[in-house]
Amino acid sequence: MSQHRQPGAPGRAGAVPALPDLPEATVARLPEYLRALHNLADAGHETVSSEGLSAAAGVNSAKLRKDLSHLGSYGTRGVGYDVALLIEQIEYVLGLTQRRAVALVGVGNLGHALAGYDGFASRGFRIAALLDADPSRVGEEINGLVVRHVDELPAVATEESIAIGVIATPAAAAQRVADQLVSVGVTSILNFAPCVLSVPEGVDVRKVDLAIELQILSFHEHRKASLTALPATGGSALTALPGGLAATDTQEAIGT
Ligand SMILES: NC(=O)c1ccc[n+]([C@@H]2O[C@H](COP(=O)([O-])OP(=O)(O)OC[C@H]3O[C@@H](n4cnc5c(N)ncnc54)[C@H](O)[C@@H]3O)[C@@H](O)[C@H]2O)c1
Repeated sequence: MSQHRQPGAPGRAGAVPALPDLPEATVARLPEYLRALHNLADAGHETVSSEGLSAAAGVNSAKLRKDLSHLGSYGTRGVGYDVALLIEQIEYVLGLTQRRAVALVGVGNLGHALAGYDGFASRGFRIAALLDADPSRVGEEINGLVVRHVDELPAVATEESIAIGVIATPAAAAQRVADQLVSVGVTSILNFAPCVLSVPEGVDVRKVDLAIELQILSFHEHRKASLTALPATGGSALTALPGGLAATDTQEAIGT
């Protein structure tokens, strides 16, 4: 979830021509299409129908057609989309035609796993720096990169032209790290720490929290169980919810 986005805010001044201001949900689906398209290209497909691509990406085909129409891509009747061309268009819009340098701050359990993951390079990113505050971690080499002290961030940001900062520190340190990243000119942050960051306008923060994803799945498990437990007569059973809430049926109670 993007915590902060300034519509139309420029990134690095004057670097690219104006892009369409796409709906955030469309932007979130473009990487799914891109992954599916790369798989299709690897399997030797030169064209793909909207139905084929929607199945490969796991997205409803009407939504897919609408998303791609924002890019001016409509496919050819009876042929579908040109796979290579669509990859090019999506990569352009996502700004993946240049490999962006990423600084990872916090090289503990999670940081080690991220630093050792080879999948970023093939998706357009280069982990350019690993930083930590713990002197015992400084100097350690992971995947060919030496961990540097977080105080070296200003120098690292200049040397490596850091575009994106990834925070994998404990929550208590995350705001301070975000402030440090912002102070060296980083305007995109991926935050793994379970906390909300406060950042100035023009800085984009995205948060990854697996526990939240699990809690959402837990809700669906809970809901499925509650539906199974409904009496055979259905809908009119009073379902009591904690805190004195009640609804006339479970679907209404959970707002579906
Ligand atoms: N998003 C997710 O799904 C997910 C999953 C697992 C963990 N986490 C979160 O990721 C973070 C890291 O978890 P972990 O298990 O790797 O913790 P960890 O304690 O193993 O590693 C944290 C690292 O951050 C470093 N650090 C602390 N303060 C720092 C600072 N000011 N500047 C730079 N480095 C600093 C520590 O020295 C340590 O190396 C935690 O906030 C945790 O809750 C998120």
